[in-house]
Amino acid sequence: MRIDVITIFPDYLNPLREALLGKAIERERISVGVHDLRDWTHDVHRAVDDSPYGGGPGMVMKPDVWGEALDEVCGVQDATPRLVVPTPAGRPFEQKTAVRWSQDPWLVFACGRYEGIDQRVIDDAATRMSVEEVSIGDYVLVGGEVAALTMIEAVVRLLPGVLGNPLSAEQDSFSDGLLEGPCYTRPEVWRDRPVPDVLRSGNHAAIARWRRDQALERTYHRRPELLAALPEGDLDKADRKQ
Ligand SMILES: OB(O)c1ccc2cc[nH]c2c1
Repeated sequence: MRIDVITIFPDYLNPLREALLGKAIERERISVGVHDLRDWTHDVHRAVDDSPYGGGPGMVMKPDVWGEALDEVCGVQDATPRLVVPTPAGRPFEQKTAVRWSQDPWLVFACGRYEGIDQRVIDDAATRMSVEEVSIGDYVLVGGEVAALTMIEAVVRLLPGVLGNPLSAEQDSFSDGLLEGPCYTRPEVWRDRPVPDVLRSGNHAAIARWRRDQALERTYHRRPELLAALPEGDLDKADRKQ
């Protein structure tokens, strides 16, 4: 997978070179390009924003600068990326989004700042490629970079050979529509708190049942809407006793 990020703060994307993501680059599971939007400015001030039409607070990112940047970054012959535009006004980014995007050969992230990017940039790009305006949650950051890092990590960890144990991704929270239950490791007792007996029983069926029950209970208490959204038949009789 190829990933490009366009931003006015390239150093914000340095975490892409660290840890799991850095290893994915070293192992050539992904290739990453980070581009400074100001490289496509032509004025002495390298301006990327201007006042909003219609008035209002803040500034809007200029379409001419973004247009040239996207033309160059996305304009590779015989290939078309999915353009991702982080925005609080976007569709929710979910695990299923990460799964879907993990099948893509090329993602480009357009990281806005200020009040956002002139809408005409998105509308113009959508005539040439798939464009998704996406939110990582119902809160507002200062720019799209942290959202892009979040989404990139959620996608890249799903790629073959990135996680040490592929089962980790398959048993994630949300992978079966439920939140993951609690996890434990040594010591067996810590500050007078023992590990649940079932987890030390060696009875794999009982352990699987316990884990499923814990996931159902946690989901019921923390995210009941996820239970309601489960496909018909996903809950078996044993689940319904919860
Ligand atoms: O909260 B967010 O995901 C987000 C994304 C992009 C921009 C651009 C300016 N503020 C932003 C916030």
